[in-house]
Amino acid sequence: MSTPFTDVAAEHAVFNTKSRQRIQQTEFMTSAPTFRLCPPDVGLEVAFAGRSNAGKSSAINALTNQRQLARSSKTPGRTQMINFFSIGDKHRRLVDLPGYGYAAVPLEMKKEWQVELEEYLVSRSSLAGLVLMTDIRHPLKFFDEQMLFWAKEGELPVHILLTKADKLKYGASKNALLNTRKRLKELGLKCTIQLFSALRKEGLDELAGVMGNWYDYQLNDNKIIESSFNLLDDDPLEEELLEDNEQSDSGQPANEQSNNELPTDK
Ligand SMILES: Nc1nc2c(ncn2[C@@H]2O[C@H](COP(=O)(O)OP(=O)(O)OP(=O)(O)O)[C@@H](O)[C@H]2O)c(=O)[nH]1
Ligand SMILES: [Mg+2]
Repeated sequence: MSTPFTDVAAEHAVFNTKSRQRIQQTEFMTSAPTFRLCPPDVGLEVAFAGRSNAGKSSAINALTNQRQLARSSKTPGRTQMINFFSIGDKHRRLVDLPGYGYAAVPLEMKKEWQVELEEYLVSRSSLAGLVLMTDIRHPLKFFDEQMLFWAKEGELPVHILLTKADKLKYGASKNALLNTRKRLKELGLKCTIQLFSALRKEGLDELAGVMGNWYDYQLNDNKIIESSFNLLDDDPLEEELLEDNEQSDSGQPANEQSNNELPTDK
């Protein structure tokens, strides 16, 4: 008997679109001034991080197809609180982290925030992945790289968005993508990376697909979450993808000695 032909690219596209539709159900949940006051460490969350003005809030608005869900602003440092959003139900969350590298924030506050951020990335059990946003015109600044090493220490998968891709011509944006990949290789970091433009709404399905996989991967790892949160519906494609995930290994980077020095971002 012949094996039925499966179009993997088409399956991925369907999965990505479905993930995006689900993410469009995102609602604001709560704000917290520090990680100590954030919601209980249960369920799953994906954090959006990046320098001030990198385009985090705009990316969340574009992804969720809601104009004012996360407040975006021309003034850097706009997002000062940690903002939690729920996707469908409160056990699947999206987190908009305050931007780092904002010059007007006093040094002491910056240091405190960095300690908290490291603690969050390394210890938060419900954190399923980190979306790191970096402006395509000057990607991977010092503190971005520090974030990547903390994520590696916490064995956290990372997806990088080269934001504001509309600011560069096609060739230049492809070059930026290649150069950033090269830099990640030099640093020994395994991250996925894509071009992104909130303005042109480019890269949304790809991002939603990555996030969908993270949530589902963790669901696989954690049967209790799967059954108690009832996140799986009767979608054969989704179940098939979940089975695939079960069979593959984690693909996460190995632990490495952390750099405990507190950086000051440039
Ligand atoms: N051209 C262009 N501008 C963008 C894009 N995304 C965001 N911006 C602009 O960049 C500025 C900062 O965007 P935000 O989304 O507020 O950035 P943020 O990372 O949330 O900033 P903080 O909250 O300060 O950390 C705003 O003026 C946005 O309009 C994009 O895809 N293309
Ligand atoms: Mg913001």
